[in-house]
Amino acid sequence: MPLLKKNDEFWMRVKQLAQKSIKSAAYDYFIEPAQLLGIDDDTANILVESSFHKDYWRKQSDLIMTAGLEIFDKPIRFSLYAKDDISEDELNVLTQESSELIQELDTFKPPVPMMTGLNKKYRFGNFVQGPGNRWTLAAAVAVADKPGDTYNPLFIYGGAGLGKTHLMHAIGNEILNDNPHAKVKYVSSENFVNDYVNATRKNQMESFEETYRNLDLLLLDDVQFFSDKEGTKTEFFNTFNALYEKGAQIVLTSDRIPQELNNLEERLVSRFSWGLTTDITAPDYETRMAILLIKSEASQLEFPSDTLGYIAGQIDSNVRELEGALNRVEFVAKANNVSVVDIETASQALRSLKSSAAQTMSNLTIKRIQEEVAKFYHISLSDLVGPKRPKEIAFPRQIAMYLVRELLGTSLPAIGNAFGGRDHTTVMYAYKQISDKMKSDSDVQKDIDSIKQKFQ
Ligand SMILES: Nc1ncnc2c1ncn2[C@@H]1O[C@H](COP(=O)(O)OP(=O)(O)OP(=O)(O)O)[C@@H](O)[C@H]1O
Repeated sequence: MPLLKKNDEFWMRVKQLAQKSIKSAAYDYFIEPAQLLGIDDDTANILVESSFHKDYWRKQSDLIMTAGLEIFDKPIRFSLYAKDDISEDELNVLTQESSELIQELDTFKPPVPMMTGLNKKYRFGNFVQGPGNRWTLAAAVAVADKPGDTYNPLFIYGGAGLGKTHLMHAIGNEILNDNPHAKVKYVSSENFVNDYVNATRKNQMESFEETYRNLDLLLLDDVQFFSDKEGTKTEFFNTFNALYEKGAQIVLTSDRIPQELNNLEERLVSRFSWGLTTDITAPDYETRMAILLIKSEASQLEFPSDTLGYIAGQIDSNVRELEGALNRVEFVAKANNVSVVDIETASQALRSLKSSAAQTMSNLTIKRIQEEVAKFYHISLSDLVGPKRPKEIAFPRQIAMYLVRELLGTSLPAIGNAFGGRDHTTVMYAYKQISDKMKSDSDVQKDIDSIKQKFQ
């Protein structure tokens, strides 16, 4: 059997073994999204979602060993690479090495997969239903079942961290599951705009249109951040019409109802209401408990239900924050060598989170944050709050806005005022940009940590 097929067989076997031995929530979260980059010198190179996933995978050597012995008749070692700490160059080298290996050993070439932008970990199966999301979940499942038919477009709105993006990806994953040839693309509004701007700059509008107008499913996230430049708005309008007319499914998300999207033209906004507009609200206590139960199953620690109940009682409005609280508790428990996490440990972990925030808050002002950020990036305070927009200034400005929001909890309009009278949507955009970058770019995380240290 050619080696490529054996690699596939090996990877399938790893997953089969995992499915038997690991609970389904942990399987969906840790195992399913991982990718085998290739097998080089008896070592399987595996790409996982984050360093956190790496910790989990490290304990799965039995799976790799058993599958290696079964398929290759020899033990296979493994190296783990996390998406959040591997550079694009390293990934290219690893992928290239694997593809060189493939070319050497096998003439079969897999089709180049379309860049769907989907994250496989977001599925309907690991989305917890509750009163705040029941109807939206039902609509999303209906759309995935009959794309382009039932609700088109589907417009999902709601507050931060409530699962809008999760459901979007789940629709895409489900449709691809049913039809692997479906042309699916998930894109943030910002990236849609970037793609368009790059295409016009490089004279590649044909290929841009080819990509976007031939889709079967377009998932466009955070339309409130859509640029209000005429060219991009018109392009979006035309893309929307082209897709709608050919019966392709469109799903959009936003933090507000379509009628409040002042950045978009009315003719486009009115099209959004041709389909279904549906909201997600904050999860109730039972839903938060169920979410914590699923997420904690992926941990090696034991979380009794009264501990989960305690955490669910502390964070009530944002699932992302709920996950963050659970991670924090897990971190503190591990640091204290605790294996069964009791309420005392959880409250210690969350108390220190709150008290350090309170401590910081009592000494800190917006001005102080602005000064430290300006100093850190070697720019002047007046540039930081002024109108200039080059990247060397705009990026520190976004960092400063993020820190003010994060550390002082100042309202968006008040932050806008403190940064030269900017609109609250600019602040919201900056906050989102930096939160996203922190997940994907460890340099941004390091910058933030270094600046925060100045306040301690
Ligand atoms: N009902 C749920 N069940 C399981 N996980 C959930 C649920 N709701 C949210 N989450 C998780 O919470 C995190 C944040 O969700 P998501 O990114 O989808 O939020 P969002 O509404 O798109 O937020 P934003 O508007 O800030 O982008 C994700 O890890 C997601 O998996």
